[in-house]
Amino acid sequence: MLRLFFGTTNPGKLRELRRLVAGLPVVVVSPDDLGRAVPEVEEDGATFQANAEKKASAWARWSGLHTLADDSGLCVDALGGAPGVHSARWSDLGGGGPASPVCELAGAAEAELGPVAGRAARDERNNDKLLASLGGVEDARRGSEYEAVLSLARPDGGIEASVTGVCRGRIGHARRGTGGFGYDPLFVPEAELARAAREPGRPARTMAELSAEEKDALSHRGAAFRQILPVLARLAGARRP
Ligand SMILES: O=c1[nH]c(=O)c2ncn([C@@H]3O[C@H](COP(=O)(O)OP(=O)(O)OP(=O)(O)O)[C@@H](O)[C@H]3O)c2[nH]1
Ligand SMILES: [Mg+2]
Repeated sequence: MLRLFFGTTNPGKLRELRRLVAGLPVVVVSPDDLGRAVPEVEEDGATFQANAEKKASAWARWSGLHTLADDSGLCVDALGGAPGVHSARWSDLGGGGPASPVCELAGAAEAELGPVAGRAARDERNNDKLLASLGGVEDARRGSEYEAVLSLARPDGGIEASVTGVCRGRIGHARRGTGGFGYDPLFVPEAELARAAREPGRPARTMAELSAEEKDALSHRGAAFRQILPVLARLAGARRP
């Protein structure tokens, strides 16, 4: 049985990764299970992989366990790939530049609201900014891509593997659905657009309208996980039960 620390401050990611490892001889250990918040890791990498490997390595050394970390985000074609690695705090950023002093205030607001409500409020601000940034842009130019990099680090902090999953889709014009998290109410996966074209009368659904299992089958996180699954199975198989 492999004890796998999943380092994240994002409950939506933790929910999805717990689902994805079910059936593997893996015990997921979360920051709450350790009774300690993960130490803040400055995500200053230019790529999702750089950030995922930095988080995995830092949190593996801190926890003393094999550690999986995820860095992910939304890349919108018409915005030149933004928000990308800035997806989590996009609405706190001034005009796309480095975090402005305003974001400190936003951070303070988040502290006042507490982590869960603070994150939900930030996600809403991110979605407002996404709709405003794409105001007047027609469907044909609302293409986008979710990207997730999962990095697995050994307890000494060395990186065992990093994998990337992507999911193409289109940004909708209004929020729909309550599932998933973050940008999901605005992200319509290409697979849904293709199905709706075959089944007139059943409109394409957003990621937030899909069941958990449907999202896992389509999502960038599910695609990345299916690539790292053999590595986890090998490590788990090599352990005593
Ligand atoms: O609707 C969404 N469905 C998804 O499936 C998804 N995956 C990523 N994202 C967005 O990208 C940010 C990641 O930023 P991120 O990788 O830095 O994570 P985070 O800061 O939330 O937690 P941590 O893992 O770093 O502790 C998140 O906050 C979200 O806004 C998603 N949005
Ligand atoms: Mg983060």
